[in-house]
Amino acid sequence: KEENSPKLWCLEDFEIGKPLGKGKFGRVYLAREKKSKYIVALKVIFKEQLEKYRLQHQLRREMEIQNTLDHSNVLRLFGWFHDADRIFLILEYAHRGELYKLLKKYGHLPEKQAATYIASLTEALAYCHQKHVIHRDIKPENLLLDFEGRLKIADFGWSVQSTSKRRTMCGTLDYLAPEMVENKAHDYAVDNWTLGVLCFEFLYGFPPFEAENQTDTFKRIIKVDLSFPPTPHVSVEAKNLIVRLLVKESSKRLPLPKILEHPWIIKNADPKG
Ligand SMILES: COc1ccc(C(=O)Nc2ccccc2)cc1NC(=O)CCSCc1cnc2[nH]ccc2c1
Repeated sequence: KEENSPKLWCLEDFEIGKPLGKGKFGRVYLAREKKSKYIVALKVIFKEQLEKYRLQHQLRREMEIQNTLDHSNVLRLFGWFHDADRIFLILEYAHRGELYKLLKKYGHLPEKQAATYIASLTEALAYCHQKHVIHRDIKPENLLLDFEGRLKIADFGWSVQSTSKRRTMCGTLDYLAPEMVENKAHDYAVDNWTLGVLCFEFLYGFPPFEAENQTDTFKRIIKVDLSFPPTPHVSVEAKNLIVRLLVKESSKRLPLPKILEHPWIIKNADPKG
């Protein structure tokens, strides 16, 4: 075979391990490629599920997007293959699992840790934006940690090639920017808003517009009803960064490069990511 042709994988190339989680379209398993002994995550997607939700094109477009992304803070898609009724995605395995679980366990993160994750996220998003990819669905569940504790943006289930497409509302509104919950045209700046939400949640342990139900969350987001609980462990600089990201007017949100120059990031983020 020619050297640079992507290898055609098949299920027999892998030993399947424990389930890592289940998504809407199937499950994710720990797996090991037999020859190289390389550990991966194998995501199984049932074709009939895909057809039922008419997401074949979305998945295909996503595979194209994923193929062009190569950044240390973006979870890699190494390849994919299919059999009669399933599609298999060969994904990078993040050994330390979901950032979400770490947050639940510790309640909130120390400023240095939070700043390091925000800096990594900002770099990953700047990279995706220059590739014309808006993630739009960054929330702690979609953030994973590799064996060195480095952050990986993991789920691209809803990424689009920068067309402001309606997205079916699923799960929590907490991370959505006003223009998205108002269903207006949105652009890259939605990810800047989400960074502000995540920074708040890393430092306080809950998202800024949390409410009893979706309607109240919706109202709080639209109003940008932001208030900081009185606590000694969050610096003024951190609050300053959050306030400059959670801005209703999307063009006035702190741009990604400016986030990396913010005093709180400069002072607290670990450059090794
Ligand atoms: C680049 O990533 C992805 C790319 C594409 C898709 C996807 O499903 N696309 C889709 C599906 C159907 C219709 C349309 C689009 C999903 C992901 N990512 C994940 O599913 C997150 C877990 S990545 C696995 C993984 C790794 N490491 C871990 N450590 C602990 C748990 C764990 C879990």
